[in-house]
Amino acid sequence: MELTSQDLDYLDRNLESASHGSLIYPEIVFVVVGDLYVGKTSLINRFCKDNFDRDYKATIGVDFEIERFEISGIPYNLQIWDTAGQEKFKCIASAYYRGAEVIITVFDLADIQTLDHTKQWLEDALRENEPDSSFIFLVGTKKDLSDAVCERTELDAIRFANEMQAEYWSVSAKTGENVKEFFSRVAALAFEQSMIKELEKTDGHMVQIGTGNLISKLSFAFCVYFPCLQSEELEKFFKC
Ligand SMILES: Nc1nc2c(ncn2[C@@H]2O[C@H](COP(=O)(O)OP(=O)(O)OP(=O)(O)O)[C@@H](O)[C@H]2O)c(=O)[nH]1
Repeated sequence: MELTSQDLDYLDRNLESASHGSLIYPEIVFVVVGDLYVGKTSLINRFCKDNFDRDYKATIGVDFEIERFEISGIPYNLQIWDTAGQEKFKCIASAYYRGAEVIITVFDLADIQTLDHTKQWLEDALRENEPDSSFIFLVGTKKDLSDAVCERTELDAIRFANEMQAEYWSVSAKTGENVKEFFSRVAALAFEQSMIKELEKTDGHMVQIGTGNLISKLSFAFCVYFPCLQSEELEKFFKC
């Protein structure tokens, strides 16, 4: 397959902006929803700042964090929207649900009522997005408080996650247990998805770009980080 002039333009533009350090990083948008006090802000703070605050400060409306990550030299931004759980902020927060590639629905393992409310939170977030356009996660927080009640709640949570077609995780922002692992999993899935979308947009031409360095790095990243990627998708990369 020959390089088209469009491919070359695309490459020139990217390389030029990269060499000037002005590359606009692709972004993956996460939205975190759930009742007040379940630990949404604490979860994000543990991941982004590696800290934990015992004192509760309610989120006012929405907050956001940008976390940059790189896979084999390809920079990405995770844009994490932390929404308020308080009812009075719901209409402000819901304005930020649109375009979420990842919806993280959070509940407190020590408070079963917060699990009951997750379906409503998810429904509200999904209403603002195209069907099947977002990855859904159900996250039980405060795992460090684990006792018999939490364990029963967890069994219900696994059932809920199946019904919601969500992936279930339990974490502790206090101890950090599972927090990095959780966000790495979310980022990997979302990154993989965005790469597939890019490929569809460029009709696979990206694989032909330049000397092939980009794609060899990319395919390496895919193999190392995304073992869940289907072989047909990997084949698209190697077709040339
Ligand atoms: N023991 C324990 N406490 C936690 C954990 N995560 C959060 N908390 C505490 O739970 C309280 C509420 O946490 P936040 O992160 O502010 O809750 P939120 O869901 O962001 O609340 P809103 O902003 O009102 O929606 C705080 O006092 C935290 O210290 C955890 O993993 N373990």
